[in-house]
Amino acid sequence: MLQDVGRPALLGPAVLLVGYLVYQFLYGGPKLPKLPIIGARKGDWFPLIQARWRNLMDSKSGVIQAETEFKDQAVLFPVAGTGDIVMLPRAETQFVTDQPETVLDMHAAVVESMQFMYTSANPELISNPIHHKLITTTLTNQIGNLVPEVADETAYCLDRDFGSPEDWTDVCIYKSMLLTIAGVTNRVFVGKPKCRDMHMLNQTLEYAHWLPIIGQLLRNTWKPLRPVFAWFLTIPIHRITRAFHRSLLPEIKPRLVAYDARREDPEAKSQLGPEPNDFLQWCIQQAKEMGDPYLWDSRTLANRILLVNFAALHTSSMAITAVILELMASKQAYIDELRAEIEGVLAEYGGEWNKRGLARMEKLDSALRESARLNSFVTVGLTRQVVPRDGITTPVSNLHLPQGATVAVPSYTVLRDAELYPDPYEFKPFRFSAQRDDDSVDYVKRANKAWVATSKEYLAFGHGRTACPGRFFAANELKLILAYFILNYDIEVTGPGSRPRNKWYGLIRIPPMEAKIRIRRRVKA
Ligand code: HEM
Repeated sequence: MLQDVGRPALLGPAVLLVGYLVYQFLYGGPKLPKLPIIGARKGDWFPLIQARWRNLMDSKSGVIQAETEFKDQAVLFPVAGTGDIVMLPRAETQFVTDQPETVLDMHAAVVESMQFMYTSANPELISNPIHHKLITTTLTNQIGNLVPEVADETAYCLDRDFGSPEDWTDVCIYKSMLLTIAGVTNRVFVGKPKCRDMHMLNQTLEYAHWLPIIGQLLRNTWKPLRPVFAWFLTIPIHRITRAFHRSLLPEIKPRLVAYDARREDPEAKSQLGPEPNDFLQWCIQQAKEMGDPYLWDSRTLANRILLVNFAALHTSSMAITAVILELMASKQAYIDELRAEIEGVLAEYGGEWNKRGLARMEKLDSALRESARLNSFVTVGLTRQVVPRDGITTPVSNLHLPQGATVAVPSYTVLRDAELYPDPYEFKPFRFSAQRDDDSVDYVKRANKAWVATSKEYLAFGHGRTACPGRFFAANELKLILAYFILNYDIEVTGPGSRPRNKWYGLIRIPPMEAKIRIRRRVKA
């Protein structure tokens, strides 16, 4: 018997098990306080491990249980592949929002969730995401100037994908919207004609598809083994990153030459014409102004464009798909009312799309906000990592959380709270525009009903200083796309109850990607 212990078949697993136990004891993540475990059942052996898998398979029940059984209490919400999240009660949402990044760090939680330390070809861009600054400043400031180009690309993409079917035709709405969003967004990111290079657009979509999957696989891998597994798991990501660089290089190279020529020789300015006004050009300018050659290396520039695409594509495609599915399953009268608003405002501006006109389309804005209320991918919000060495103590539940712990707050259940949103399960597209029209209410309160306005009761874009920096751009872009779609196409309305259900993947909720709707080209009077 004893001599058997030395046999490699037994010794190997035994060494691994001891190694695992020692590692878990020494570095096995932050020691979390004792809290009710969502997904655990009475009498469970290893309740945490069982709860992790139960919650992965059915996180919707967990999200609801956390707020029904344990209302106003902090709970532990373990999900395999996502981690053991301390879900704070609603009463602490404002506390989480108010903490600076040096106390509760959102970016660190995103890096951990996507395993960017392995999945990104340029980890420097992840630790110092200077492109975020360009989103909050230049992109947001340029929204008005970019409207004509976004409108032009919207018409191009939708007409290309849907054509002019005279009879009712089935379309897979998510697939079509992904391509449209990729095209329109890249008109702003890399300009024309590159934004019409389908090969390049598919690379951005592939990247956005694989990154979360590989991040999830790595998170499910035992930490000490991750560098080894990452080596082959990230092969598809690195392949796409290299291919994307090759696609964009013919655009980047001449821009770099022209940029220097313009600065070195004022004469060249008039010969070269105006500089492009897009994200790639802003990245080049920012890199040159910072004087760091690494930042204007073509690989770095291409990777920055890939990273903003990752942030923009799926989020926006899911939002536009969701609202179209909601309209399909509602009433024709809603679509007619939206059409009347769009046509009325457009007529006032001589048929020209512009930022002021879009801002006046409050019913359109309201429909998008209402759809995001019902369909947001954010089911638990404000996910952040505790930064201080000594941890933090929360003000209401008086909980001490160690460094490295992940916290979040409820969102799915808040967005369905009847006290905040009467008839919470009903899609009422004009819920928010009606509130904005109410003159008896203070102006600021009314403005807070615009889609981009975040609050502790509306976390679809996050909230506070780290709320989604791309939301102003996204809202304008999606309003334009939805307006063009409603003006030019009829949707076959199938009525309440006919909307195909969203799906949960862990804590992320997404619209049914295979859902089809029936459309036809509208015959205008
Ligand atoms: C409807 C579309 C979109 C939705 C629903 C959305 C939602 C979100 C949410 C919920 C967050 C996390 C905020 C928090 O926890 O406080 C976020 C972060 C972010 N979003 Fe968006 N977003 C959208 C579009 C965009 C677009 C178009 C861009 C880029 C142009 C963008 C760029 C970002 C960036 C850079 C972050 C921060 C990520 C980090 O720090 O690592 N988003 N977004």
